[in-house]
Amino acid sequence: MADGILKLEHVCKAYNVGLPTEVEVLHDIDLELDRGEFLALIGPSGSGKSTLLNIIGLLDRPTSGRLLIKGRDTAMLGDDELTHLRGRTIGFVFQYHLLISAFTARENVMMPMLADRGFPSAEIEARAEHLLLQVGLDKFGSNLANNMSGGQQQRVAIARALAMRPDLVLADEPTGNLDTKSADAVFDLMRRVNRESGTSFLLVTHNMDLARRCDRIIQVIDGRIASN
Ligand SMILES: Nc1ncnc2c1ncn2[C@@H]1O[C@H](COP(=O)(O)OP(=O)(O)OP(=O)(O)O)[C@@H](O)[C@H]1O
Repeated sequence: MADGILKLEHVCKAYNVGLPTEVEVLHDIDLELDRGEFLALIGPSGSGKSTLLNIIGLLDRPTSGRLLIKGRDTAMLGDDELTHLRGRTIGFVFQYHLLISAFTARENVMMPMLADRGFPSAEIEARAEHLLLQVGLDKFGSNLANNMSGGQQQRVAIARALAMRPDLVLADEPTGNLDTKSADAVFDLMRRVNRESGTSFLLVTHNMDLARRCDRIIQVIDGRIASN
């Protein structure tokens, strides 16, 4: 596992929903992701994909089992250390882009760098411009996010996700809200970034055409990995 970004061992997740016993929604998940891999995560609604993504994204902790990021057991880390590791290792793209609508594209891309005290402030704007160029939006840096198309906004969200040079991008239905042509273009962009920079991607999608274009497909059914 020399090149492993991510390793889950026997991960379970239970929610306390006010019942006498907790409800387990993820059961005994084993999963590994290598550097540079582009993985599709598919499965019916309610099967546990978002729960799994939240755990991998260090937004939630497993109830039991181990999660290793670049060989480090995350159970040993406190909340501040997890936040730091998340900021430096993982980028997020969601179905609803969650850009700040009143900010320009450039400002949105700058946000993660401004939020990280360790990032050299003199480099922030130039890096934002470089990222906008990478996603084909170099002419749109001064546009308000609000005034951009859904596909353009997702490109901005991808540029923002790449700002801190993450090892892994977690993309939860990033094309779910787009027409076929824009969805293809956003997928192609992620694929290109993956190939050019070696960033690993984990893509949650209901779109089987896109899933088939990934390196590997993992199916989650009823909180278990059905095929690997
Ligand atoms: N915070 C929570 N508290 C209690 N139960 C939850 C919570 N979050 C999710 N669940 C339950 O866990 C199960 C898995 O949900 P999850 O959102 O991970 O599925 P999903 O595969 O991402 O679904 P979708 O494709 O519809 O987004 C569902 O039964 C859901 O109701």
